[in-house]
Amino acid sequence: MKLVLVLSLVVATCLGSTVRQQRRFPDDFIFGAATSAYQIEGAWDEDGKGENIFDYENHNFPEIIVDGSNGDIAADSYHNYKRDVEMLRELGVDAYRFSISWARILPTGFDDEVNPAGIAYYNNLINELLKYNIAPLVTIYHWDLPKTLQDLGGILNPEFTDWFEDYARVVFENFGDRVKKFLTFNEPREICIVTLMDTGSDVKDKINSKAVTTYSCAKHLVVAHAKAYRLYDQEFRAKQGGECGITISVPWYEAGTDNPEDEVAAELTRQGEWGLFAHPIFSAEGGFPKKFGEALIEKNASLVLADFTEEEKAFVKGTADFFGVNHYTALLVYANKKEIESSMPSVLDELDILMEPGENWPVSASSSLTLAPDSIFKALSHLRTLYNDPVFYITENGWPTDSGLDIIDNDRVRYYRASMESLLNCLDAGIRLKGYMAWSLMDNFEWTAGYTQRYGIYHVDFSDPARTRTPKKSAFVYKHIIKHRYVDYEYEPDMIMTIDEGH
Ligand SMILES: C[C@H]1O[C@@H](Oc2ccc([N+](=O)[O-])cc2)[C@H](O)[C@@H](O)[C@H]1O
Repeated sequence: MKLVLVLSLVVATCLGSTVRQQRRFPDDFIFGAATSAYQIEGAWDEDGKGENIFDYENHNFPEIIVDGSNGDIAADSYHNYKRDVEMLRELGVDAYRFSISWARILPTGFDDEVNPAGIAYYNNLINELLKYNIAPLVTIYHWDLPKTLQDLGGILNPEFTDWFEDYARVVFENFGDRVKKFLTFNEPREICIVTLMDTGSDVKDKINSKAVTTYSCAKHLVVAHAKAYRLYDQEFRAKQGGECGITISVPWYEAGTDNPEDEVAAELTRQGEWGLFAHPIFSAEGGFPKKFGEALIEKNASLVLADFTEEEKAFVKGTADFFGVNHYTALLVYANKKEIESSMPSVLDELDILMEPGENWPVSASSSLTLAPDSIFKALSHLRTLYNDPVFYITENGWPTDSGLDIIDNDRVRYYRASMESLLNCLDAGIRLKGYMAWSLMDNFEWTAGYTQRYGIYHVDFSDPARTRTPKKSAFVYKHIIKHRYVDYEYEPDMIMTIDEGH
C-alpha cells in the first residue's frame, strides 16, 4: 500500500514537472523585439532632421550622462536598418517595435514642413520588415520631443495636444497603410515624472513645481493620446484597419508584509506611479484615480489633484484598443517607514512610504532593477481586475548588464526565462495577453546611463565605425523559445546564427 502511494507521488511529481516544462505559447502569440529612435538611429542632423530635446541636452550638458556620451551615432540604425531587419529574421520574430523620430519627419515639430528623407527612411524600414512578414509596431512618441516645441513649453503647453494630433496625422497618413498597430506614447510616467525633470533649460524650477508639473503633464499627455486615438478612429481605422494603444510603464509594487497598511500603501503607490495615466484611459470612472487624490489631501499634502472636467473625462475614457505594458521589475512597499528622501522626485513624496527590492532578488547592472518573482503575472492580474480585462501586450521587458563584451549573458538568459514563465502564468489564468517585445533588439544609448548599460540581445560594438552587431546567448535562447513555443532549460546554443526557412 505504502509502495503504491510512494509510486503515485513520484509519477504525479514527474507529470507535474513535465506539464510545467511543456507549457506552450499559442501559435498566434506575437513575439518581437523593441527599440526607440533616439536610442539607436544616430544620424542626429542628417538629411534634414531637426534638433530634439536630447540632441540639445546631451550636446550642451554632457555631464548629465554618466559617460558624457550622446545618441549622435548610437547604433547607427539610420544606415544599418537592413542589418537590423536581418537580425529580426535570424530571431524569427513576428513583430518589431520601433519609434518614429518626430523631428526627423517634422523638423520644426509642426506639420507645415514635412521632411521627405525622414518619411523615406521609415518607409524603407517598414517595407523591409513587411518583405519578411515582420509586423511593424510603431511608437509615435518615445520621448524625443522636437526642441522647437520644448522652447514653447513642451508638454506643459496646453497646445501640445494639438501639435501631437497633427504629428499623429502625418504618421497615420504616411505609414498607416502598412502599419497595423500604433502606440501613441511610450511611458507617460517616465515622461511626466522622470524625463521632464531632465529636459528643458531650468531643471531646478521644474523640480520645485513638480506636483503641478506632473498633473498638468499627465493631463495634457492623456488628452493628446485621446486626440490621436479619436483621429485614428474617425479618419483612418475604416480604410487602414489597424489598432491604436498606449504603453505605460508598470513596475509591480507589492505590499512588503501582510499588514493591511502596507497593502494600502502599495495600492497608493501603484495609483500614484502608473494609475495617474492608466485610470483616465482604462477605468470605468475616468479622470485621475480618486482614491489617490483623496489620500494626498488627507495627508495635508501641499498638492491638490487637479482633476479632469467631466467633458475631458468622457473624451479620454476608453481610448485604447489595447494596453501596452513596459515591465521590468518590482518593489516591496512599506507604510510609515520612509527613512530617506528619494532621489527621484515623485507625486508620492508627500506619503510616508518606503520602497525597496526583496532581499534575495538578483540585482542587475542598474541597482533599481531586480529579478522579482512572477512580477509580470502579478502586475497584469492586478491591471486586469482594475481595468475590466483589456487586451495586453508586453511592449518592453529586459535586463541590463555592464558595458563590455557580454556575449555569454547568462544573467539575461535567466531573466528572460523567468519572464517567459510569468507570461505563461498569465496565459494559463486567461489574461488576454497577445504578445511580448524584448527590450532590446540591440545595445543602444541608455539615456542618462549612456553606453554604460547594455540591454541588447545583440551586442553592438560602439568603438567600430560599422557598429557591428553580434548575437548574444540570449538571442539564441529567445530564438529557440520563439521557434519551439516553450522554455527549454536544457538548451545550450552553438552560437552560430542562421536565418531559418520562412524568414
Ligand atoms: C531600458 C528601457 O527603459 C524604459 O524605461 C523604463 C522605465 C521604468 C522602468 N522601471 O523599472 O520602473 C524600467 C525602464 C524605456 O522605455 C526604454 O527606452 C529603455 O531605456
